Amino acid sequence: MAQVKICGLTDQGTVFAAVEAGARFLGFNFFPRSPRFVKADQVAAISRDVPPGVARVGLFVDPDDAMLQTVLSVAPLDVIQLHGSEPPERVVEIKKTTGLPVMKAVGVAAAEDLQALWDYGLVADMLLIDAKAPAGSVLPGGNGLRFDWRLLAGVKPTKPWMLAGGLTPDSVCEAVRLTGAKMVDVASGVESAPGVKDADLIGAFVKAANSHE
Ligand SMILES: O=C(O)c1ccccc1NCC(=O)[C@H](O)[C@H](O)COP(=O)(O)O
Repeated sequence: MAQVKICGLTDQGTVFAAVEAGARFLGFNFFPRSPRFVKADQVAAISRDVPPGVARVGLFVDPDDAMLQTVLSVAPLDVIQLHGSEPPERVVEIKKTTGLPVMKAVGVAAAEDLQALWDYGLVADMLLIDAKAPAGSVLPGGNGLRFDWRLLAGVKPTKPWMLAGGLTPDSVCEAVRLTGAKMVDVASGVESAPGVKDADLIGAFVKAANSHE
């Protein structure tokens, strides 16, 4: 059984669908070039009735302090997800200035990318192990690409971690089995079109993630 984060929610209906299905993390994307971008005031409106125990995660790509303050003054967030090229020192700064736990995304394509898990494990509260975006991609995440899960064999990050990258209702059970992930994250795998979440796919994803012992 793995806890689920549904990333890139933009409307009340799919926020409810995710909560109803049993998702434990709701991701709101503040990267303006994403098809999943959502404004802070919209997040405030759609996440108002989120029950206790469900964490609201704000996704940022190399945010400056002004952007973080602007969003946080409007949207109630519980966790900051950093999905850019923020170095460890910036992770420390953002934890301090926001007072919120930080989840740092680490892109993996090859074994050498795993070193970053130890570097960020020293400073971040959580890690998101995602497929590395191909060079030149507009989006550093949310591309529906998976990496070779066998790279994680025997790897035990020092902080709680989520698996992400190309997960779908059909593949998540196998991903959990192979990697031992206790948490999983999905964006495009529960969409009917880029940026358009599908309540049935969300339900199927959470059910599949929970079906592994
Ligand atoms: O989803 C986006 O549009 C996005 C844009 C910029 C940075 C990160 C982004 N997504 C990050 C996530 O947390 C995704 O859930 C993760 O990369 C997995 O995405 P997918 O392969 O589509 O499930």
